[in-house]
Amino acid sequence: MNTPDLPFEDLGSNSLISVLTRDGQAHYLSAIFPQDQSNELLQILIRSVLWQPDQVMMFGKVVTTRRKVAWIGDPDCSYTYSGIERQPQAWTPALLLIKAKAEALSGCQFNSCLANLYHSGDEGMGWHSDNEKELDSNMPIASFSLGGRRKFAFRHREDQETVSLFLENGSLLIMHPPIQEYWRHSLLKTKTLVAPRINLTFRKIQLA
Ligand SMILES: O=C(O)CCC(=O)C(=O)O
Ligand SMILES: [Fe+2]
Repeated sequence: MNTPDLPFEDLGSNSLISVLTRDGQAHYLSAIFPQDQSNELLQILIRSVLWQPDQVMMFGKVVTTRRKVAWIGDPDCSYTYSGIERQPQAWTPALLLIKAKAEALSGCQFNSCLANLYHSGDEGMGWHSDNEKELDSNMPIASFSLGGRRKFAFRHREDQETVSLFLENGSLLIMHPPIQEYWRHSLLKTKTLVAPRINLTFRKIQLA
């Protein structure tokens, strides 16, 4: 089995779960902050991030999502997707606190973050890989979740094997290369009543 190095920071009582057994690895860490701190971070981010609808291509048409997004990063980290170049919002103290924790737990430095706000269970994210050309493909992506617990799944590109897990309030999922080459992932919609959720995916953009 492909077992990347353990995170650098002492995990204390926090267990690390390896999600996959081949073609890249994802490590799941529950509650990297105490629950009351995670709840507070959720409220701060809902208020302080400039949330905007996303635009995705569906059947050749540009569709505006109800899910809201924000692109955050160092000033030189512009990012193009769906044909639109986006300038990053600046880091805030709350975002820097979470980034520092994700860096300590993954042993990697990130310069940008894609944030998603899912208001309810009928908002999700379809199957995709985080393999945009700007991303440094040798670096992991660290995905931090706040708020309602949601089901997340990986599906192998070749044989469609599917592995799913719940991402809980305050958890961190670290996706290690070459996972994006072999697996797609998705945030599944649910008919169960769930609280709003924020997800932050910390990334390393390759600067020209
Ligand atoms: O909300 C999630 O957990 C997934 C987000 C995601 O896959 C992404 O932003 O690329
Ligand atoms: Fe993703």
